[in-house]
Amino acid sequence: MSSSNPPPPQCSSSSSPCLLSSLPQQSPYKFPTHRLKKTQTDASKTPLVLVACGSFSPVTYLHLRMFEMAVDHVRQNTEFEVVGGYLSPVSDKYVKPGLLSSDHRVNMCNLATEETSSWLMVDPWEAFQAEYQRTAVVLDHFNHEINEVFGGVVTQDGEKRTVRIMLLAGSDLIATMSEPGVWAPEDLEHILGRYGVFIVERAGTDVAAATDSLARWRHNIYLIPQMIHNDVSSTKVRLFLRRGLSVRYLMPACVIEYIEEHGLYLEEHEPRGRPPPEPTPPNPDANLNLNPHSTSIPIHQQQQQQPPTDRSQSIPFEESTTQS
Ligand SMILES: Nc1ncnc2c1ncn2[C@@H]1O[C@H](COP(=O)(O)OP(=O)(O)OP(=O)(O)O)[C@@H](O)[C@H]1O
Ligand SMILES: NC(=O)c1ccc[n+]([C@@H]2O[C@H](COP(=O)(O)O)[C@@H](O)[C@H]2O)c1
Repeated sequence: MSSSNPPPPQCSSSSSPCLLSSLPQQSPYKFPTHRLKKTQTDASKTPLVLVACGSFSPVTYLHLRMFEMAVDHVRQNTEFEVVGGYLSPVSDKYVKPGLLSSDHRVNMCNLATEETSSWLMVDPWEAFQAEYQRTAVVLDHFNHEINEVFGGVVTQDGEKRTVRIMLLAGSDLIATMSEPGVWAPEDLEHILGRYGVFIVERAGTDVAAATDSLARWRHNIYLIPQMIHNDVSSTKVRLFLRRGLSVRYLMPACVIEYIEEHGLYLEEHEPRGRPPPEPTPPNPDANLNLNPHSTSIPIHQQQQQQPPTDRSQSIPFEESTTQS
């Protein structure tokens, strides 16, 4: 593994101390487990770790909110118990406009999680790989670290349990799973068949359309409605920063201070590295319409299957709050 030495996170705020001393060290690499629950609270449930893969350039409150939405959804609608949550920033080899160096992205994610959360962690493994790592490989890495190295979790009676690893993603990312050439068919089988995904609804993406071609993995797909619609994105934050506009309350203050201190995002960045996945042959099933209104797609969220055209009306607040 290639692991560069990131500059230590800097945060000069006197009003909001940034817990710099408690930030996990990034080099040499050690899988972070300091907030991973070792003992399950409810033995009748399946222990679950949520993993969000992304650019996080920069990390915003919406990235962090995804996890909170997921935990609520898991508690109210599933038989899982969340025992940990990880952000996994993509490596510098991923070609995407505005992708800042992994050093800075990992530092910002660490500041955000350590400052604002009691359970989220940042795993820098993917970020510091010399080559781009596909999401299927990243999930395997988490499974290895949590179940083989860490040893899974135990119940209060001392019984050892294997932790289920699942991807946490916005519906825009899941929509790309139906685009030819973006995801290898065997990777989709691995990610959705073996692991599974929690999908957070995102404005601008038709969730039903995004999951149509994924119906065969419906038992492993959970849809999470956004009850308070909020479309903060890293792209918009970068645009605001370039224009000298305030980004306060869109992301943790500590991350804003880090950006200001390092003079980040003042210019538009060209994509770095090379394209992420090698183009793969289109998934032969990707464009099959497997009955868009099937009752078989996520049993857990069937009422979210047919969003009206107007996204702001797609999940009436009252209906959403009574979903469980
Ligand atoms: N507002 C949001 N609602 C739901 N999901 C989101 C939101 N913002 C980000 N995500 C999800 O977070 C994950 C990481 O996303 P990423 O780092 O690419 O952020 P982004 O804001 O989409 O970035 P960019 O604007 O640079 O494309 C993805 O699964 C993405 O779908
Ligand atoms: N084939 C793949 O494994 C594949 C394809 C597209 C995106 N991704 C991942 O999705 C995440 C978010 O990507 P975007 O920022 O491009 O939406 C990244 O972590 C990226 O690695 C993986």
